[in-house]
Amino acid sequence: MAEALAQTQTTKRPKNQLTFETIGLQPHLANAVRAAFPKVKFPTPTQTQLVTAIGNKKDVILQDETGSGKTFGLVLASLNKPRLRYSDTGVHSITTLFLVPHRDLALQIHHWIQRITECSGESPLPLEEVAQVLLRDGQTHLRSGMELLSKSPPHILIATPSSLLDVLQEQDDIIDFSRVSAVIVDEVDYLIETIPETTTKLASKIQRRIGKHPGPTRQILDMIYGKRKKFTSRNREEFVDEPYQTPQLILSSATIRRHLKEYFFGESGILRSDVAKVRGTLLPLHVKEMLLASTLHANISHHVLVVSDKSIENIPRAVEGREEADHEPTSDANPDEGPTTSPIKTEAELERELVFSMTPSPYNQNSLEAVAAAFALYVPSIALLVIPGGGSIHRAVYDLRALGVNALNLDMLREETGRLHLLSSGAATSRTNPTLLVTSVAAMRGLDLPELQHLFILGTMELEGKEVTSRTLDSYIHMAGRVGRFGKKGMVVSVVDGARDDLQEAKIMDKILKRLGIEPVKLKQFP
Ligand SMILES: Nc1ncnc2c1ncn2[C@@H]1O[C@H](COP(=O)(O)OP(=O)(O)OP(=O)(O)O)[C@@H](O)[C@H]1O
Repeated sequence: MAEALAQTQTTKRPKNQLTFETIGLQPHLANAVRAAFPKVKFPTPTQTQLVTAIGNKKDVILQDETGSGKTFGLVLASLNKPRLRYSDTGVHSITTLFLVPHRDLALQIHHWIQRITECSGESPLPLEEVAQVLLRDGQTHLRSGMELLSKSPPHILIATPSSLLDVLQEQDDIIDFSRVSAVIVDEVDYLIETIPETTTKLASKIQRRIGKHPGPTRQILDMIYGKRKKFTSRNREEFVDEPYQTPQLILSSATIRRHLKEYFFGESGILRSDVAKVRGTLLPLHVKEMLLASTLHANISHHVLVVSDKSIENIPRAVEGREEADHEPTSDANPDEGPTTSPIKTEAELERELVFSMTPSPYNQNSLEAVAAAFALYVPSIALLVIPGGGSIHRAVYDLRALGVNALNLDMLREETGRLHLLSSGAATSRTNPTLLVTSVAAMRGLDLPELQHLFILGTMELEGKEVTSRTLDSYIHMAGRVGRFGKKGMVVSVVDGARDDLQEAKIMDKILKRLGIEPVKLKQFP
């Protein structure tokens, strides 16, 4: 797929290469995409299949490796849909509802649409008519968000499931779902809780939890598609074939497991068997774990540092090999420079820092020191650190800055800590004072940082007890998938606590890599 992406970026049109126009994008949209994203010249094979399948109005399951252009393809296919309006009033209705797991991915998609809109001819539509974002944001989404949505329903509404649920609970008819053309659920395996293949005890515990408290995405899909399962196979055919009666459902992720498909086809009755399956060149839809490793790019090297009070060492199983990412030492780097001054701090931030200065950190300081050391040795400009679920990102940033690392909380709302790094291709990074962006497992899903080559993972992530479940494996795949995109080299360094027997982090990490068929490589700078 990396080659496929690389090929789509060459200026000359390769023989038999399809164009955005030939796969069905409206010419003005294809032109706007090329103008907004000069590197995007031709559709990838997955995007070719996807745009066609969405044009056929069938439900779609989209599965391809991380960084293969799935989300981008979904944006193009959504913009390509005819804008719907009510025939009686002439008022526009929402054409596509785009559900994503977190705020930063919603903002990234919105920004892509903004760039395409701005390049759409001489008098582009106002952005709010093309796309709006609904985020849980104090009361704002219930006031101004709802007002804008009612006044001017956008072509594409991007929302996190919980923000949409809030709004629907406030006004249940704010969106007429019988008029919506498509519902996209991006990172669907993250948004829909399912029961992983695990011990019966754990499975029934999860089953009970889901039964009692279905997550927001399940609730929304039930609201929109609940009717589908009430119909017999005969009348259901008729029902879903009525145009826009129930929206076309599009599910996307790099990792879609069997139990998720069982939920959609069996338990919920939402999907029909004639769903279009769009998949990358590499993957069959029923993947086994070892095959899942093929969703990880070959140009990524994986490393594990085991930390104790006395040492930072490579995991014993590590083999001699190549450390993949580019990390040539920077001639102008100044190791003594330390963190740059943060952007001007708000009162709340200052107060938080005061609290931190007076309270013990929940983080293992040896692990953070190991991250700081590997960061200083290997990272020329920018890296991402993922903190296990539930940990405070602010506190990790505070601790790392105290260790002299230029750490910042990844935040798409703020130019200097998110937007520039996420959306630029190198312009924002400094080689004199490298930046470590810090985020959580939940907030990194689907994010695209074009220049990122170095990823750190602190600990062993969301674990259900001490078991390595399919969810844990998928988490690792998605995290590692932030690097090695576009055929670039990538390096993933997991830092685990080797001192606490109760945690057994090194063993768990070893299990994860074994089940994914990954051989950890020694970091040469460590014993
Ligand atoms: N046809 C194309 N040609 C060149 N670059 C592309 C093309 N399509 C998408 N890209 C670029 O590829 C990058 C990854 O895209 P995107 O985030 O959509 O991938 P993804 O498959 O959704 O990844 P993930 O599984 O991690 O969410 C983006 O920076 C996007 O601009």
